[in-house]
Amino acid sequence: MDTTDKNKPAAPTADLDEQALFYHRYPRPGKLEIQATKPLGNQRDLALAYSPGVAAPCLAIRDEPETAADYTARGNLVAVISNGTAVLGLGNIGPLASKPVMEGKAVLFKKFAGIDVFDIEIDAMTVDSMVSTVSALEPTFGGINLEDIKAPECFEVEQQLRAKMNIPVFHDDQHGTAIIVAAAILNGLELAGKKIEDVKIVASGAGAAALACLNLLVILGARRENIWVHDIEGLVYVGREMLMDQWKSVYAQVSDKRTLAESIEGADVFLGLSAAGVLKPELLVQMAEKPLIMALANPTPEIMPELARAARPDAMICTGRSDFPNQVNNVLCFPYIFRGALDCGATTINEEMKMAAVRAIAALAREEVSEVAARAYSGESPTFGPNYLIPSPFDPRLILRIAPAVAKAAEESGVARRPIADYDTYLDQLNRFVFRSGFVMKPIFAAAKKASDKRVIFAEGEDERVLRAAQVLLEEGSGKPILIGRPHIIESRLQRFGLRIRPGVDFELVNPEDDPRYRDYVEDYFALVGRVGINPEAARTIVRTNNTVIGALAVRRGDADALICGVEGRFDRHLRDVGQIIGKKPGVRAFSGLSLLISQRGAIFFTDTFVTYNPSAAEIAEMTILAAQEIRRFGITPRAALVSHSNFGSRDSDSARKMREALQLIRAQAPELEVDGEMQGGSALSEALRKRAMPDSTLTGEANLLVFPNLDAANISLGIVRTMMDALHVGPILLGAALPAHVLSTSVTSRGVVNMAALAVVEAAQPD
Ligand SMILES: NC(=O)C1=CN([C@@H]2O[C@H](COP(=O)(O)OP(=O)(O)OC[C@H]3O[C@@H](n4cnc5c(N)ncnc54)[C@H](OP(=O)(O)O)[C@@H]3O)[C@@H](O)[C@H]2O)C=CC1
Ligand SMILES: CC(=O)C(=O)O
Ligand SMILES: [Mg+2]
Repeated sequence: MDTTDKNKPAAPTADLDEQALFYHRYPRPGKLEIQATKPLGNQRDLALAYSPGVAAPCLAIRDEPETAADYTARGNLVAVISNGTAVLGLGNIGPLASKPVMEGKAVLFKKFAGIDVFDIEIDAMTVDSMVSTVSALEPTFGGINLEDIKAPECFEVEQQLRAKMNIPVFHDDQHGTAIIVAAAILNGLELAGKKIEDVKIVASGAGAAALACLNLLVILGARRENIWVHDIEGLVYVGREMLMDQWKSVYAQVSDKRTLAESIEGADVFLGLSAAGVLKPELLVQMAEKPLIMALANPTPEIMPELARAARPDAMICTGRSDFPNQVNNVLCFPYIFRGALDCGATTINEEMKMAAVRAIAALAREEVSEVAARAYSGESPTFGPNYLIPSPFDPRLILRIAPAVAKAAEESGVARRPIADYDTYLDQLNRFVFRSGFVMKPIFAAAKKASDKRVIFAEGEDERVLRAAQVLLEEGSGKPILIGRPHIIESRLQRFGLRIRPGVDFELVNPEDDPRYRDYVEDYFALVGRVGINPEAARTIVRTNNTVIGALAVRRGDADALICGVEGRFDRHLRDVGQIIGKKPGVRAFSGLSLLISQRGAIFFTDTFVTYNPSAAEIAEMTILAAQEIRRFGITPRAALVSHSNFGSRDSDSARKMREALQLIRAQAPELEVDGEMQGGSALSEALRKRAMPDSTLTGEANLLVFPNLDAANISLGIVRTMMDALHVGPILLGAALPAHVLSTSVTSRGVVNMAALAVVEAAQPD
């Protein structure tokens, strides 16, 4: 049933609480739904999915329980379970009120690591009732993530479940938090030039999160005598009787101090996992030099960053929130720890796996920031330092580093039932999850690596996306970038974005204001355009100021092997320059643009999406054949549909006739190509629909190349499908140029630039 609210009011604009209520309520209540992964379209499907077919996997699992991972979703299914007794910092608000948080954790598991989750809120308040309820769920799940259960009960619950259950049981507030806190503290102390063995740590909170963090810090070298723990009663000290338990007492100090105000003097680290506003600014002056302030209570920290900064300008400050730098939150960890654990069939999440995660996160913060992470920081590119102790939760490299490290640690410590057979393949899979372009682009990158001496010249060498792409190309060995741009701008931007590559050392730089080849380039340019209205003086100015002209001349003269331009400026102007200087392949009538869309549903190519407004039948035939040649570079056999409003002669309009004529030309010129038309979009993608209209169609299966009758149809379809399918666009791939050259669109991402540069390298190495 569609529960979408049809009377949706306008979204509130100012107040965060109001916006959050609106977000949760519209367009339908909550944040989750369940989707079937198999078709259930006919009687046969019904017989397979349900009775009688379903008996077969049931009996297979009865005979061999391990096969549940093969026949059900269990291997990728985690339960997020809470009884609502310590929900964020909101306290004991009960299981029903905890549901939005648990749904939220489920969304994070799915989005960040592709893990399916049932959120389960249980009305079970004692240790025994929790343990018996949760342990009874073992047949359903591949792992259990306990959430927001208060201390000290959470310790008992987790301990007993770990002993009883044969799947990973992980209390996120304890261990997820401890892992990310440990990584941030290791990095913060390194920046402060301090050793963990020597530092004084003052903790506010003696609950699930705080005690687990302290336990892990002790394993990493912190000394118990240097740790001062406080809860609602004040300092945890030897002899205290109120609100004590065996887990807290481990940190009891022999002292007559009683409050945070008394014990904070000389502290190097404040670890807040308690409640809002507990740390008063005036206390900060007593802390040691370069203190690390971790105010991690959610949603409101122990001290707001601006107050802490005003009191201690030398402090490094972390919170659990996404609206400040240094978000220390277990979301950086739990999706990926479970990803690694599930993928190797781990029976538990042990200390070795947690340590592997700590090391992976800490090391990642010292690498350059990826483009996606930079976007998560509002467009800035922080480098490892006081405001960037740990990566952003949106950094796509988290899964690539943490999951394999955890799986390896599981294998080495003997708890992996299905060790990863090949880590390169595993990384490829994770990469595919992160960059959906990974799979389709794989043959291109493999071929580009074999042609790493090919030089790609980038017209917009000063652009951040190009600089990042150049670094990736060099790191992956997928080609040699040449950047056109002003040296001082490029140098300062490389530094600002924390990129390692250096001009002159790692890549060639062409300074348009001062290049020794300038005269030769002007001469060549004038020879090409002197008779199309450009006089010698204009030619001189253009060769100084138009980087696409410089890049295209470089390719023409053999100073570079391929050109990438169009990241900035108008498509048609870049194309004009490419046309005038590089020109078309002999025999080609017109340039055309091919676009690859990659979505969860697969890959599909569209042409002509960018160049010719109303191509003739001959031009359509030509672009289809050129597109098919290009598609073969991806290791894909092209299956082309000439699409139209008309289905196999059902209309007799000009454009339908044009597509029919194009089909005859293609059949004559490229008889090996699988193609048919003219047909409607539905027939192109559904063999069943097509066969109904044309039983002996020469196209089989689903078309992977859609050829459109004009630019309007192609470009509009591209935009709609791309947006509706949340698809990744690779392209436009310029077809018909005499030498490799591509004019990108201004919305391209840095990953998109990398994709197109790799393709250009392959075209340079294997001209057809
Ligand atoms: N950033 C992150 O990733 C995470 C943040 N957190 C945050 O940490 C906090 C605690 O969570 P969790 O450990 O799961 O909850 P618990 O209920 O297990 O522990 C809360 C602890 O805080 C203490 N406390 C409460 N109020 C005060 C106060 N005013 N002064 C001093 N101590 C106080 C409690 O003391 P007593 O027992 O005596 O009442 C208890 O020791 C929450 O705000 C939560 O949002 C938790 C997990 C992850
Ligand atoms: C982040 C989290 O798990 C908490 O605040 O409880
Ligand atoms: Mg929590």
